[in-house]
This record gives sequence, structure tokens and C-alpha cells, in this order.
Amino acid sequence: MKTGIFYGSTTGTTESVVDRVKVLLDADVFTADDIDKAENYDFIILATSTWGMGELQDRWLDGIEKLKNLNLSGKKVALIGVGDQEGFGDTFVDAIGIIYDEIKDKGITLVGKTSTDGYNFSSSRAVEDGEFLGLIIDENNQGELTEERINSWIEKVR
Ligand SMILES: Cc1cc2nc3c(=O)[nH]c(=O)nc-3n(C[C@H](O)[C@H](O)[C@H](O)COP(=O)(O)O)c2cc1C
Repeated sequence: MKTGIFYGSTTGTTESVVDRVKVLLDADVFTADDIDKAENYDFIILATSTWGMGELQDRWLDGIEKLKNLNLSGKKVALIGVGDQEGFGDTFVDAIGIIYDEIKDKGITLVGKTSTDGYNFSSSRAVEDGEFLGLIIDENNQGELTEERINSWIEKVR
């Protein structure tokens, strides 16, 4: 399945997660500036860190506007969120919820929801029906779990 990853990353944390997923899924990788190319892929992975107080990473500010106009009908989609649950427990990985709100009514099939077990936060827009909307990584506090989290998520979405 032709897989494309589109991401935004300020200090390189999301980028390093994306690099790992790219290898495991043999995917093409672009920054969110190139989101227009998503229409060329069957399986689309959207990845972002959260900045400000629950805001999108900068690359996604234009990217989300472009996303509104894309035809994603029939696409398989997965989300990757990177954040800091100890420092930002009220807005933990909120940017994933912002992206999901834009795509949820576009006829997509979302894959790769994950359990919130093992995380410690008070509020997150990335949670729906008690589950995270995608793979959630916290390098600030739980970096030792990242590799295992990525590997088990890959098995779910591939
Ligand atoms: C000023 C600032 C604001 C942040 N705001 C949030 C936030 O609201 N929610 C969250 O989960 N993480 C927040 N973070 C944590 C970053 O998302 C985290 O450090 C992440 O690993 C950065 O990934 P990147 O290098 O790919 O951009 C914030 C970090 C900083 C420095």
C-alpha cells in the first residue's frame, strides 16, 4: 500500500518518530507544507507535536488550511501525536484532535487508535471514547517507552 507521512516538528522529536515509522512502513515522507500530495497515497499518516497551549506545530498552520480542500475519501489514515504530559497535562497532544476534526467527515477510515493506559494527563483533545486517536509519544517524560510504542502501533496499522 502506497504510504505517505506528512509531519511538522520544531525541535526534531516528531521528525525522529517519523523517521522510524518511515523505515518500518517503507513510506514516503514530507513536511505538512506538502500535504497536497496526500491525494496520491492510499495510506496517509499525519504527525504533529503540540505547541503553545494546545496548538498545532507551525508547519501545520498552513497545512490545515490546505487539508480542508483535499479529497481524502476512501483513504486509510493514521495520526501520530508528540507532546509533554507532565508540562502540558491540560492540553496533552491536543493538536491531534485539531487535525482529526478537519478530516473526520471526509470519508476516511481512521486506523491505529491506542489505549490511554500508562499516560498521566488531565485533558486531551486527542482522546475520543476513552482512546487516543493515534500513536502518542512523550519523549520528555517517557522516552524509554517510545520504541515499544512505535513497534506495537506499526503492527496495528500495517
Ligand atoms: C512553549 C511550549 C509549549 C508546548 N505546549 C504543549 C502542549 O500544549 N501540549 C503538549 O502535549 N506538549 C506541549 N509542548 C511539548 C512539545 O510538544 C514537546 O516538547 C515535543 O516533543 C516537541 O516536538 P517537536 O520537536 O517535534 O516539535 C510544548 C513545549 C513548549 C516548549
